[in-house]
Amino acid sequence: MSVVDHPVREGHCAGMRTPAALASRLIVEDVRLAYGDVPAVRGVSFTAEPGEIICLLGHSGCGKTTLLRLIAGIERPDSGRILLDERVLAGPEGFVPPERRNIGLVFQDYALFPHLTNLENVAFGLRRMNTADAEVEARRALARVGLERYAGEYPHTLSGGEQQRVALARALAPRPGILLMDEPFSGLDRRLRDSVRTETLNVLREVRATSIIVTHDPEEAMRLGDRIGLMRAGALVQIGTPEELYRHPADLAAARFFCELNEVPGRVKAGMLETPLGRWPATGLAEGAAGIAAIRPQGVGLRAPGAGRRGRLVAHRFLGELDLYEVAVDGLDDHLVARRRPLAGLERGHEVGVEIEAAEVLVFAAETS
Ligand SMILES: Nc1ncnc2c1ncn2[C@@H]1O[C@H](COP(=O)(O)OP(=O)(O)OP(=O)(O)O)[C@@H](O)[C@H]1O
Repeated sequence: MSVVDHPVREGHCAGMRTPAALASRLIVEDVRLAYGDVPAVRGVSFTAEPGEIICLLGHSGCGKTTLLRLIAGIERPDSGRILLDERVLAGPEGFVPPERRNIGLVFQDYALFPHLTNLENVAFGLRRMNTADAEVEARRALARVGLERYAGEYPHTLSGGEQQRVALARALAPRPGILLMDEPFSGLDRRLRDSVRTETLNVLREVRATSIIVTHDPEEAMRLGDRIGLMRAGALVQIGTPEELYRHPADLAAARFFCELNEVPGRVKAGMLETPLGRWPATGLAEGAAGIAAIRPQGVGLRAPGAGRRGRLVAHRFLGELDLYEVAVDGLDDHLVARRRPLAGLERGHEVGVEIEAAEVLVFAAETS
């Protein structure tokens, strides 16, 4: 779909002082789509509130892009409904084509027209307005992303980050009710990515655009999203604030997404998961069930020998702020990984005491497959 084919909302006026997106509420209700035998999206439901930024996060092939395409109208759902405010975009009642959805799109490769100037690229989405008004509005959109001075230049003369901002200006210029971004920063090198991401977030906050951003990078999702929708195998496994997903992940796989974990097997006895490292509340697990204590590396405390469990340092890697330590612990098959501030005098082969901080332990049922 062309990013630039969006109509300008009724009542839009070039003389308005603060051009901004008209934030809409997006409602996705039990949406399903299969490509032949492949169920790409399997009954996804969520609501994005006006002005909210939701990141769809998941591994490659989990259905993030397909969900975005369904919202954009590039795909039709097999069942379920998609609404923007009270308007049904897709469902048994009918189907609104992409160009009539009042949705802005930003792609990974920006999709700018090379033969048009940056201003013309942004104005292209405003071609239902008269030329003079469209130019005023496009300049305003470029100014919003800090690139007005490059209005007359061509996209190839800009850096990747600047091109991304032109694409953002183009998507926002028609004041879409909702902005969809598919891996918008993945084409940028790491150094540039951080700054472009921050600038983009500032723009989205400023215009208060309801935004759905697809990413496979958990850190990016945590930095950007008011809420994160974690997807797996076409389903929305969990949706919540970054803190909710980090502190209360729905299952072990969700926990693994946000943090490297030490996984220590155990068994439930009297409501506690008993492991060689200690016992922790096993809420929701049946008596006698197999469980996993997922221990975050920053929760593995290294003490003087004699404290806690007996361990021996087998590896140490300097990482700057927090170093990585690998410890062999009596009674455990796998080494424990600890992330701690550098500990003076601690060397490979030394004995240590290992103490686990209860706040950094999550207990899950053992995976059956
Ligand atoms: N046009 C298509 N025809 C057939 N199968 C498709 C098509 N598009 C996607 N799929 C399949 O649907 C599933 C979901 O794909 P989708 O691209 O939505 O995942 P994704 O999470 O966005 O992955 P990525 O991060 O790699 O883009 C995958 O199994 C994929 O192979």
